[in-house]
Amino acid sequence: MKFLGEQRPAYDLTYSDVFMVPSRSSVSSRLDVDLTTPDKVGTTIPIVVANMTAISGRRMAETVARRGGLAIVPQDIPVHAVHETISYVKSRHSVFETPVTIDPDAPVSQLLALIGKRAHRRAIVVDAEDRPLGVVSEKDCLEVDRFSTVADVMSSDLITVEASAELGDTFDRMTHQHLDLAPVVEDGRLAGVLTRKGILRSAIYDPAVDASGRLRVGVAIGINGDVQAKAETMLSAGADVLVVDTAHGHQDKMFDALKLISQARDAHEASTGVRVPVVAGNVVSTDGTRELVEAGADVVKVGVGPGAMCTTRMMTGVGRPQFSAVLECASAAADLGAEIWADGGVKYPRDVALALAAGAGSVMIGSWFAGTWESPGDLNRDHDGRLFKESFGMASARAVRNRTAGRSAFDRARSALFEEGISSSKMYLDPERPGVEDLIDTIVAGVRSSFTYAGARSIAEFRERATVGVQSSSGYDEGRPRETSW
Ligand SMILES: NC(=O)C1=CN([C@@H]2O[C@H](COP(=O)(O)OP(=O)(O)OC[C@H]3O[C@@H](n4cnc5c(N)ncnc54)[C@H](OP(=O)(O)O)[C@@H]3O)[C@@H](O)[C@H]2O)C=CC1
Ligand SMILES: Nc1nc2c(ncn2[C@@H]2O[C@H](COP(=O)(O)O)[C@@H](O)[C@H]2O)c(=O)[nH]1
Ligand SMILES: [K+]
Repeated sequence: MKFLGEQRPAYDLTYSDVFMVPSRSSVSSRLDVDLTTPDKVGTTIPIVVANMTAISGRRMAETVARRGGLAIVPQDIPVHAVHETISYVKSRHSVFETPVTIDPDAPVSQLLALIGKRAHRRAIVVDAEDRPLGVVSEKDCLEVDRFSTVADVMSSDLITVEASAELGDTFDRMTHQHLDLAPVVEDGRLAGVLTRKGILRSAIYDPAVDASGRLRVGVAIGINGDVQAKAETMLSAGADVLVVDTAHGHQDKMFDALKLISQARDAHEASTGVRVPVVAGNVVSTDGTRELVEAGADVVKVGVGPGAMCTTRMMTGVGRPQFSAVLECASAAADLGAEIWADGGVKYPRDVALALAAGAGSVMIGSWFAGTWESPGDLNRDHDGRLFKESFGMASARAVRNRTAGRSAFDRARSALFEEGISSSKMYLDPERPGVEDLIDTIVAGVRSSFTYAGARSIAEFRERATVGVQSSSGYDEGRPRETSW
């Protein structure tokens, strides 16, 4: 990346402070852009879901991996639950979506509680042998009493698709029959669902899969407790990436933890032949990056204070505008043959593109994905009927209370004094893009387009070719669309 007119300012910049200038391009289509990441984590788009309890669970992990990204299971989840999450994600189909299933005798109220779990917003009614009997949507439940059974309201003239059917043919057949969704069957039993949108996405994205073709998922490990045992357990459970995550990644305790976790990674590689990348952070300096790489990190996680749930900068004055932090740390990592992830503060597709221009291998997103069907929280409605989910920071008093649940009341109260995050925020579902895949579509469309403006076909070329200028706040404002007249 170069600065326009070689003018690199003496002060630090964040994503909103900069813009990219187009350059002559030989890339004739946005579809010619390959977003496979250079960080060797096995993703085909540079998007990682942050290890936050309100955001990254098994539905999020499966959905994002199916489109080529990766979710990191938070460190606060009990080990047995992490095991279950990994097994669940690995058991999911890489093309068919997981259906919501329901018994024909179940009350409609039960269905209504389940239907928001999946973006396709339908449940498949199945018998005891998992054979589909009907499909039911929220609309079918309007104006019936909540104790009516699913069998009373379902539509039973069912059109199913064989698991072996070719996707293009299925798409045409569904279009012809005006179907948005079809249950997929194998030997008569439900094997998943296909939607027309999902088929299109399967043509555009390549799932992030391991050597056995199963969807990938990462796991976060803190720096406290028996980190070696935790790393070994997660590796044998099938974690594809280990994230060693703490607020201040440039501290002795991190180096002690990283040493043990890197040893566990190396032993796993020696016995299985598979290197599970270790990601460590967070830092925002050249020294922090270099020392983490030298201590064994394959990828360094960069960002202190840009997160939407984060109060660190206001509490402590510590942090660094994220664009400059990414630029400097990426260059330090590259000198040692390593990669970085840009973590936090991403609100628009442009921010993802700018992080990649500055040298990030992938971009970690938390809060933007909190307001989606796939985040783990319950769906709520505000006074105006708008749907939202509740989110909170991992260093908030709420998260600290959860994380320290096993300790004495005094210890817990003392730890909670050091909160550096918001305990409750409302993250609204965008009515135009309520699912995480809708947001991924938007991000990937924006980023592919950025690449063609720079004349780049890959992340490596984009890093090389991007030209970045510094703008005033009115420069930024000029770029915003106007939804009303002025
Ligand atoms: N990217 C960011 O800007 C930030 C991210 N977070 C996220 O919050 C989550 C929880 O992280 P964390 O608070 O590190 O909790 P952890 O449970 O990982 O504990 C951090 C450990 O480091 C010690 N420590 C020393 N200095 C600090 C410091 N300045 N801030 C925090 N801990 C320190 C703590 O001891 P003691 O408690 O005794 O001081 C504790 O033992 C992580 O997911 C992290 O990514 C949190 C803050 C900033
Ligand atoms: N200082 C804090 N940082 C936090 C907290 N919870 C999460 N985080 C960081 O934010 C990113 C995600 O950023 P977002 O803008 O996409 O939401 C996450 O990966 C952490 O590094 C917190 O409580 N305090
Ligand atoms: K912030």
